[in-house]
Amino acid sequence: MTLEVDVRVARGPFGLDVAFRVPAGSVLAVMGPNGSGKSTLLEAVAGLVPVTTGHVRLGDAVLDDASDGRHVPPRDRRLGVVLQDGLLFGRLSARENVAFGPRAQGVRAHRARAVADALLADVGLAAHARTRADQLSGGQAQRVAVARALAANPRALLLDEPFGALDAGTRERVRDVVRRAVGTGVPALVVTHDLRDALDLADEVLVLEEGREVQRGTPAALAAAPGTPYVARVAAAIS
Ligand SMILES: Nc1ncnc2c1ncn2[C@@H]1O[C@H](COP(=O)(O)OP(=O)(O)OP(=O)(O)O)[C@@H](O)[C@H]1O
Repeated sequence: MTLEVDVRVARGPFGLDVAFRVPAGSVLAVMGPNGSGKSTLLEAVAGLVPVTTGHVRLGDAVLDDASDGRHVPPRDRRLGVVLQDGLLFGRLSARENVAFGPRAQGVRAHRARAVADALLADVGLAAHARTRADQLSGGQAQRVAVARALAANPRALLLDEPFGALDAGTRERVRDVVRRAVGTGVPALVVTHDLRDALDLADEVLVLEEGREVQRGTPAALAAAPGTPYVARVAAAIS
C-alpha cells in the first residue's frame, strides 16, 4: 500500500509543510540539517504530533484528515516505528521487547517468541535474547528497536536514524533486514544523516531545510548534483 502524506504541522514557531508519496515496497530517505523537521515529520505520520492542515493516508485508510478531524490513534496505525527517544522497556529482555507487539495483537506466546528470536538473529543479537534491555549497549538497543519495529507485521515503517549507533558491518546487516521487510510491499520513511544509507537503501531522498522540501531525487542524482550546501556536504562526506 502507498503512504501518502500532505501535511502542515506547527510546533511553536517551527512549521513543517511537506507533501509526498511512498509507494508500496519502496524507501524514502529523509535528510536535512539538525532542526529541519525530520523527526517532526515522522512523529506526525505516527500520529504523535497533530496535523494542522492536510492528511496522512495509508492505502485505503485515512490516518489523519485535518479537514474533518479524523485521527487514528498511534497504537491503531499498525506502523513499525523507531523514534529518536523510542526507548525499549528496560526491565524486559530483548526478546520480550520484540515479542511485545505481536503479543499485543493476540499472537500466542510461543509464536511471538519465535518471531522475536528470528528477528534478533537477523540483526545479530541471538546471543542477547535474554539480556535485559537496560543492560544492552547503545548499538545493541538500536538493533532491538529495529527488530521490534518489524515484528508485528507493520503496514508501513517509520525509522528515525535507525543505523546511527551502528558500526559499518552491523549497519549493512541491519540495512539488509530493513530492505527485506520493505520487499514484502511495505513503504518506509527512513531518516538518516548518511548518504551511504540512502544510496544503499532508498529509492528516493527528500531533503528538508526549515520544514520545507529543498531537493528530492534518487540518491545517485543527489550525490551527482547537490542542490544546496547541506546536500553538497553530505555528498562530499562519502567521496
Ligand atoms: N517537543 C517539541 N516541542 C516544541 N518544539 C519542538 C519539539 N520537538 C522539536 N521541536 C522543534 O521543531 C523543530 C524541528 O525539530 P526536529 O526534531 O523535527 O528536527 P530534526 O530535523 O529531526 O533534527 P535532528 O537532526 O537534530 O534530529 C526544531 O525547531 C525544534 O526545536
